[in-house]
Amino acid sequence: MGVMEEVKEWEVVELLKTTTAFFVTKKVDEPRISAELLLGHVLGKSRLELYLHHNRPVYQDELDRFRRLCRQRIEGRPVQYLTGEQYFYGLQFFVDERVLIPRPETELLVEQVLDALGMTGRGGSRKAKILDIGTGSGCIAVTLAKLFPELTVSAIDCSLEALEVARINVLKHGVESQVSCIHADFFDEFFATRLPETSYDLIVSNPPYIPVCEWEGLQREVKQYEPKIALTTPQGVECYHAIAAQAAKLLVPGGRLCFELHADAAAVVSELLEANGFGGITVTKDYSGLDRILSAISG
Ligand SMILES: C[S@@+](CC[C@H](N)C(=O)[O-])C[C@H]1O[C@@H](n2cnc3c(N)ncnc32)[C@H](O)[C@@H]1O
Repeated sequence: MGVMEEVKEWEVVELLKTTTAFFVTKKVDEPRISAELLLGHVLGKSRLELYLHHNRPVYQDELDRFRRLCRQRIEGRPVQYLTGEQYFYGLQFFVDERVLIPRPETELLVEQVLDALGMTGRGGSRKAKILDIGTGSGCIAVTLAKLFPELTVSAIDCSLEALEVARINVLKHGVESQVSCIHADFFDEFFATRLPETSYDLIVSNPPYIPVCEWEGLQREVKQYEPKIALTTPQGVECYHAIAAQAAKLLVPGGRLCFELHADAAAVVSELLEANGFGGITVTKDYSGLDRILSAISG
């Protein structure tokens, strides 16, 4: 009689436990959450549902798909690119390697915008025209439009690939009547002519701000997988210079400019904004106590 190879039958929780332990040995960041998100993606379940169905068997085809994803995770591919999703301000966004993965700090930028427009708390609704410079996945533009149906947002990016993802998110959240995705480069002297509006009430931007000298020190998964154009410039401040000059021409008097900042850039950016006629500058710290969000008022 031939020897039959015994195939192990996995259940959800023991597979998560074993995978987490394996990820730890492979130095995967956030090993438990990675295992949960990947298995949840394969089984079509949320993290909570995985635990509610902790002894559900994992069938061979599911196991094969899960293992393929785990191998890519071990190579450093961010879990969000493997599952194709990231939550931002409570909304689910589609992401892939064409765009930066939205970060939690950027939610503070959205809060700053809401605050600037007097929309914190319930029931805010004001007609305002917003320009989102460097929209990437569209996370800021779509969130603002979704929160406030009277806002219109011009979402611009110089990356055609990023704009394809932004458009997917605009459609996913049904805000196509409010958000226009536009291909434009803020270093271009004709930038303003590419926009659908001649003036804006508020400009928001999370531009690339990591100086190249810090590139080597970034996490491997950021350097290898996220778009370099979304992250870095030679000195880290070039985009602030260009956007401040464009914003000074595009904002209505008393309009607001809200930036996400490199933690060391608050003083330099404040100075250059003052030089471009902005006032009322405030800097807000992030969850780690670092300077992160800057708001200024046009003169
Ligand atoms: C840090 S990412 C921000 C993406 C998204 N707004 C977010 O917060 O997750 C910066 C974005 O700016 C875009 N960008 C870089 N240089 C640009 C330029 N010169 N003109 C327009 N967009 C630019 C990049 O393609 C990228 O999508």
